[in-house]
Amino acid sequence: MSVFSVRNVSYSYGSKAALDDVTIDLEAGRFCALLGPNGAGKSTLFNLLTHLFVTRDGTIQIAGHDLRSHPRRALARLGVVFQQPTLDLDMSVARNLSYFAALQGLSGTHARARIDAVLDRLNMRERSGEKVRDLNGGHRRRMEIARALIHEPDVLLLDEPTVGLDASSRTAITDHVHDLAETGLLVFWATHLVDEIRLTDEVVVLSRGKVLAHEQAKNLAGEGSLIDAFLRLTGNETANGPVSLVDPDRSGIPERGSL
Ligand SMILES: Nc1ncnc2c1ncn2[C@@H]1O[C@H](COP(=O)(O)OP(=O)(O)OP(=O)(O)O)[C@@H](O)[C@H]1O
Repeated sequence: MSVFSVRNVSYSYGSKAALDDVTIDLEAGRFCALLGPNGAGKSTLFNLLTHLFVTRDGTIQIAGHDLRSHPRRALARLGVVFQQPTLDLDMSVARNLSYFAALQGLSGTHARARIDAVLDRLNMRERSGEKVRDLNGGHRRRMEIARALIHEPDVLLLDEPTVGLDASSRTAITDHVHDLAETGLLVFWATHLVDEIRLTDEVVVLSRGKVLAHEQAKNLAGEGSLIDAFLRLTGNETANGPVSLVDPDRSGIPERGSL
């Protein structure tokens, strides 16, 4: 059964269509990359999923809860890592997490147990007393992920979570989040960087507001590379930034430099 279901969703900014009849169903324990060039509609979709935007065209369900009719129940099953930082730089790691735990209705022993659990999961336990300001970019991102997991969601959304990170931090974050999917969480990861995707991941290719493909990366790549498949599908639209820079044995994608 789908833990995440987007059915026939459309959204327009005035006369400008940003999403056109988008349907995506995803099951628990998967890592699904939402891959699209700039302007594809990724942010619009995330704004709808997090209920910042509302549409009457189509339905969205999170863990079986309809987002329009039962937003609190649906959003309680969702963890979100936004592109923009959401942490208080002058508070410690632990204080930031306590604050977000309280916002989620957790307190006392339960909150402390959840904070320890999420810090352990992200290998951040020994940094719990440090101010966020003193953490490097990669550790701040891990903290954002820990924060999003505090209430044990079923679905973790990440909006281009590696923007601005160096190569080794990017690899560490993508590895951590792939590990999370193996524990039963559904991960939905928006990116325009093909090298963040493994051949065993699911991929949704979004372009100009439409879903052009939804299948396992291995099938999408076929005999060639994922980049070529992506460019073919999107009509040679270019994705920004470096692609395919990780170990080709891990991603199965040949090194191509920047598009
Ligand atoms: N506030 C707005 N008013 C009008 N058009 C908008 C607005 N926000 C986005 N759009 C348009 O909607 C389409 C989808 O934009 P969106 O930001 O969702 O894409 P994206 O895939 O997130 O791109 P990026 O990776 O550049 O953030 C684009 O054509 C964009 O120009």
